[in-house]
Amino acid sequence: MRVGVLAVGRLRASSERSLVEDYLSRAAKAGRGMGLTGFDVTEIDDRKGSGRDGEAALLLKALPESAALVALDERGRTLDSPGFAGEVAGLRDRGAGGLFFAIGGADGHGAALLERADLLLSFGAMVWPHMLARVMLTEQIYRATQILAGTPYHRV
Ligand SMILES: C[S@@+](CC[C@H](N)C(=O)[O-])C[C@H]1O[C@@H](n2cnc3c(N)ncnc32)[C@H](O)[C@@H]1O
Repeated sequence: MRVGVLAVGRLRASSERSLVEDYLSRAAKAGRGMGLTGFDVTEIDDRKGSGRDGEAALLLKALPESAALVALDERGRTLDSPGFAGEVAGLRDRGAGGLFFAIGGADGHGAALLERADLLLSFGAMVWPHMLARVMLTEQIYRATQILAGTPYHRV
């Protein structure tokens, strides 16, 4: 099952980008043995500046039709890390056509994206900048691979 991140905005060379690349390459290595592939980021740049509805249309265009979609939104559901890993494994085991995570822009997600989403996932009630949300998400994806592999990375 392909795992991917769809994100509004470009992350220029920065410490955040290095962290995202590092977590995704470590997740890709771990994912090989457990039926998880991809671990890539597709960046969406709404050049027409049509706001969150325009961004939602571009995010949905990049989403494979049969893939499960998790939209990151502070108003969503909170999960602990083993619970998150369980969701990933459950989708893989049910043969989902991919698992994609969508990170919105400055105004959050448009209605069409929220309606298509299978899950709204929150990292707490506080709002984080999109680049930190990207770092936190990719760390949790990497952590999920470690929980599923039974390594000591996730200690609790
Ligand atoms: C700067 S935030 C935009 C917040 C926007 N005001 C809203 O109402 O959604 C950019 C993106 O980062 C992600 N994000 C920020 N804080 C988050 C949180 N606590 N939980 C989950 N995702 C978050 C979301 O995908 C959000 O669309």
